[in-house]
Amino acid sequence: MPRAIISPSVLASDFGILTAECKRMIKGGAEWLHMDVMDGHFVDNITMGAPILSCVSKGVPGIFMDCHMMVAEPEKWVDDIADAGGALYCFHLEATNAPIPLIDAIHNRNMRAGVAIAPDTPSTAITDEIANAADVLLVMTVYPGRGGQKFLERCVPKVAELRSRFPNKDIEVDGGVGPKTIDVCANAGSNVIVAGSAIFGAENPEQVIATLKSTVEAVQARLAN
Ligand SMILES: O=C(CO)[C@H](O)[C@H](O)COP(=O)(O)O
Ligand SMILES: [Fe+2]
Repeated sequence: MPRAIISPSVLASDFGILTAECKRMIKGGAEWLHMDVMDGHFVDNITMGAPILSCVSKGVPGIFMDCHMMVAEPEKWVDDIADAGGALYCFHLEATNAPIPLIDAIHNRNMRAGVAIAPDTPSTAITDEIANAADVLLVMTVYPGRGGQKFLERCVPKVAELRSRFPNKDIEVDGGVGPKTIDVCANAGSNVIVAGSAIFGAENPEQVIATLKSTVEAVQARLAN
């Protein structure tokens, strides 16, 4: 199984000091930073776009920006996010009729391609062809649009189904994930863990990052034996 990666969602950070918040997370053990891009169309909220991501990538050298694109026209932003320094461009399957050409366009701009599914989209919507073309599969465990929501455990079987079909793929969970909900996610086979409020809201974010990572690693070690 691919290794455990923790990706704190900056949605729960202080946007006024965003680069400092990213540096604090990297110092605390985060490998990726999860950047929630919302356009007010795909979801009824607006967060940040390429101009802000560009400042972050300049201000935080070496950062891996895991861009979760909650946008209605994901084809439209590939160049801007690539120019801004995005490392992973994760679009919603619900937002496009042509996922394979979109994955190709993302790869042509030297970014990794991710495919996200919202709670009401079955995992089987991610066909073998789509999953094999993509680098990351993202299963949302809340409805996209806001941070701080309650974890939807009914989404977890989708992680297990995807893991059984794709043993070597990065499978990311996002929404309401923290020390209380990591066990089910890890046992189902997710290895990329997004957490916003659970990390930024903690007195000791470093400890939460370590707990999330060690939980995934313990499950992986058990499965390997
Ligand atoms: O995509 C998202 C919301 O649409 C966020 O990444 C997600 O909600 C993370 O925040 P939290 O851990 O607080 O739920
Ligand atoms: Fe997200």
